[in-house]
Amino acid sequence: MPELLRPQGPAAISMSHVSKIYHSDEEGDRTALADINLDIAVGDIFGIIGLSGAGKSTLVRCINGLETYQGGSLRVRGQEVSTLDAKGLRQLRQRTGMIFQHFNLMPSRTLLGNVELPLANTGMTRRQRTERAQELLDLVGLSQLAQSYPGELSGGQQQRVAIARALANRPDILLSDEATSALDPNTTKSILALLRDLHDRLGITVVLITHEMAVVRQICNRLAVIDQGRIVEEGRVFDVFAKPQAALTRSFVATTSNLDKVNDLVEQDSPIVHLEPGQVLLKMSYLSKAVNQAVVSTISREFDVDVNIIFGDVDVVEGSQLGGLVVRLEGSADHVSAALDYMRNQQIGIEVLNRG
Ligand SMILES: Nc1ncnc2c1ncn2[C@@H]1O[C@H](COP(=O)(O)OP(=O)(O)OP(=O)(O)O)[C@@H](O)[C@H]1O
Repeated sequence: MPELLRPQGPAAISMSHVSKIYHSDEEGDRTALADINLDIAVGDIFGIIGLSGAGKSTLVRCINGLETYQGGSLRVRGQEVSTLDAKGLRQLRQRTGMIFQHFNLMPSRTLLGNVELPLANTGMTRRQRTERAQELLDLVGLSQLAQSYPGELSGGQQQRVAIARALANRPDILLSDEATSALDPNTTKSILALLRDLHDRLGITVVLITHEMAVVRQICNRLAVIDQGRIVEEGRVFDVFAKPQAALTRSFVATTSNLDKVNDLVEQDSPIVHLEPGQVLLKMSYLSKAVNQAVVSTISREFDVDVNIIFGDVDVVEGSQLGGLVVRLEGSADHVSAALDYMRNQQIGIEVLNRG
């Protein structure tokens, strides 16, 4: 969603100074969340990324009231979660769907039976429940398999059933806890595309917990990076990818790009990166959404500098190009220097890796 269109009204989820400490007689206290401040707006697809043990699952479990928190304020749709009674918690969970890494389907029930489960005790007749479940299976592209059992399905199909089940009570928030971590890359892509489509069609806010930056890049508009229970970076996906600040964020961003491979090639003295006198090995990356797209042809034409592309990794994120190129520049010293100045002015990040 374009930043200007982000709703200014109450956040879907708002956290201020939230902390969570697990007490254990054997292992002592363990701080899982420390001073978390985060606003997730209505309509966001918000990625929360961190390494194993960072506190991601604890965070989502606090959001839907499965865990208590000790300090700060955590509001979902404006309501403080810690003050909800049993009925309030039930309503919170009905309006907050959740999907998991291992799908958590009931093996003894058909797909229809699984999707019908959350509709029990909602005042719907049996027929209404069946119709609704059929409609949901249709929504995730599995209406033909209503009478099959989870064990007969692939992982991606099982996750689709889990998504249908999570949407049964028409939630306006969907929490996804590592929902694609057990899936292969192609299935991951199709599940993320489904989540994006459901977000667009139903207007739901999605909170996506993951340890994979490529997942964030594919569908999120904002993200927060969590490290040892603390948020170390937060912002729009494009901005964080273009200019990651924290060391952990930089290492996550590096996992999504092949550009850093060039450092290994330089170290190994590979012929691919050998330079003749006067040549420059350069990493160029997009730092802004407003980059002049003809930058390569402009520098060769205007500055009489040859540009030889060694690696390329450009993707479209939030409608703008993101990523960069590793190139070998060749020209007179003055021309190369003028071309570098030109690129800096065009909001291209430049890093001279080596000079011949
Ligand atoms: N029930 C619990 N009792 C005690 N400590 C816990 C409990 N649940 C989590 N922790 C601890 O809290 C910290 C955060 O765990 P959490 O599961 O939230 O992290 P995570 O980022 O989701 O990791 P993973 O991706 O491995 O699930 C860890 O140090 C973990 O050992």
